[in-house]
Amino acid sequence: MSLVKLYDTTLRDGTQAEDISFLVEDKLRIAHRLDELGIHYIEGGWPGSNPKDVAFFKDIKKEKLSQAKIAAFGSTRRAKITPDKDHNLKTLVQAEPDVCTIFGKTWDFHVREALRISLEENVELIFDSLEFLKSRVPEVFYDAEHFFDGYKANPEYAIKTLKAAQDAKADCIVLCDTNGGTMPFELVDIIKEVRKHISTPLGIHTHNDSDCAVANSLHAVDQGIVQIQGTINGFGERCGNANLCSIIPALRLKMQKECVSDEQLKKLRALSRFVYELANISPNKHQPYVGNSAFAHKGGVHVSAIQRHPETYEHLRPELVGNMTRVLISDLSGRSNILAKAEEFQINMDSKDPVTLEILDNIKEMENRGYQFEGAEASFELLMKRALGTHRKFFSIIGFRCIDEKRHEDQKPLSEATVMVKVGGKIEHTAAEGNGPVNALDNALRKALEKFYPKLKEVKLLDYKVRVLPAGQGTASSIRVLIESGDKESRWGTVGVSENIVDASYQALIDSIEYKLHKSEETENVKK
Ligand SMILES: CC(=O)SCCNC(=O)CCNC(=O)[C@H](O)C(C)(C)COP(=O)(O)OP(=O)(O)OC[C@H]1O[C@@H](n2cnc3c(N)ncnc32)[C@H](O)[C@@H]1OP(=O)(O)O
Ligand SMILES: CC(=O)C(=O)O
Repeated sequence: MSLVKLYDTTLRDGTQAEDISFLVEDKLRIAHRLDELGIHYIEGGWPGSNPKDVAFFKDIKKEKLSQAKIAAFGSTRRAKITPDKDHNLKTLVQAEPDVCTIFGKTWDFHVREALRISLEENVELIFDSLEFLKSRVPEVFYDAEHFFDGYKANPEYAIKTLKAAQDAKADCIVLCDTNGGTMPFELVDIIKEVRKHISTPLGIHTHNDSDCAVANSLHAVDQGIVQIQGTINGFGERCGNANLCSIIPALRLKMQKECVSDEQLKKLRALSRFVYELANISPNKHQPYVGNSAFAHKGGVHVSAIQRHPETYEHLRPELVGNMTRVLISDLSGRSNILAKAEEFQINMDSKDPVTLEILDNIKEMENRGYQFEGAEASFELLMKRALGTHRKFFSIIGFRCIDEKRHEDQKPLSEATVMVKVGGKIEHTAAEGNGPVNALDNALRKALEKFYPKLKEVKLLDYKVRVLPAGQGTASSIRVLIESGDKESRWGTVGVSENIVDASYQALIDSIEYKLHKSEETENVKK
């Protein structure tokens, strides 16, 4: 197995993405997780850019990493000054990183239009910036910005800039598809040409503007490139960078390249989610390899086949990247989906049992009315329990009322709910306020029930989604409400559908409460 070095730039190029910003503390935590995954180089930021990045390089020195090297990023020196007078180069050295990576211009158009200097001067500043760093930092990489566009416009000049980096003894020359417009077939031909002139080890840094960043990176490896730059979840400027969450498993499992160990690869999904969490962005459920849907099977034909052999509809075993197979329930389900779900919920069910068909018919009819169980597995589990007669009724609702009132144009509306519940022989009548009718109803229901079931205090409403279903007309349309709830141990989704938004919310809230009570009872029974 040949070795490909992984260079992560989530903490630098990743933060150039719209909506993404990390605190120094976040960056340190992410650096530790990247190190645990086996990333070889972690680009921590641009110390010449802002105080936060300066602080990162100061603080990371106090941390103990097991193997990753820390890289600081910057540009070649400004024109008309010597490297030792250049603020950016000086701050790079002062950051005392293991590696410095600087970018320079390859494309004659950029030299003329962005730097506004002569082509010759650009070659000089590439050479002497790298030469300056080489004698002061253990390792120096050169990011040849816009390399592929530059090569297409003026191949001779583009190669000349790389030769300047080679002459200055850069340890790796990284070919960048900065604007992300290069096609895989162009990239392969260009790398073959570069190899005729450059003997320094090559790296690749691609952007995803044509949706080819991962493909381009993998083709580059096929052409003998030894370093891949990318980010976790593909975060990065504009459409993002090459996604390391796709590149790493492809290198390891499909191209037999040495990069991370099998054990480290199993941490991939957890790392992807950790970075989403710190970036405060909802994970992309359809993300290859690590997304919730990456190994989620919906069509009955697929579910039936994967139960016979998972490889029928899975390109690799999800456990290898820390993910898992999921079976979804919908109107595209067959008996296999229901049986797979029953097994997941540890419910005994027989494929020949008429109740299986009854549940299937019930789901299809409910989905036709607007229910959706893919994101509401707790409601589905309760539905199965009801059909099988194992559902326990912990309480009944005698009635509820919600009042929404706005007393003056300038005042916030007031919401209040009253509920009457019956638990055992006892009737409880409570009222509560909320910042809207659903919140008031949730508060009133809990207030009434927590007295009998204190475990409900642990439940938090984590997400609330409303969808107007297309079949209706205007405000008379049906509404689907999906609620995500959670406690210390888990999260669960429930659903309600009605023409009335409060009623739809009420159904989803009741399922959420019932689900929690069932789970608590099951846990208690196991302990006994
Ligand atoms: C391809 C990439 O992703 S490169 C990384 C891009 N990332 C960032 O820009 C984020 C961090 N950047 C910053 O904090 C700021 O832009 C700084 C501190 C680097 C520079 O700020 P300022 O001095 O105010 O310059 P400003 O941002 O307006 O313009 C960029 C300057 O860099 C110069 N520059 C651009 N590329 C290079 C290069 N390879 N070598 C030398 N100078 C360069 C430009 O010519 C321009 O300088 P000028 O206005 O004197 O001609
Ligand atoms: C260096 C870099 O980030 C780029 O060329 O995209």
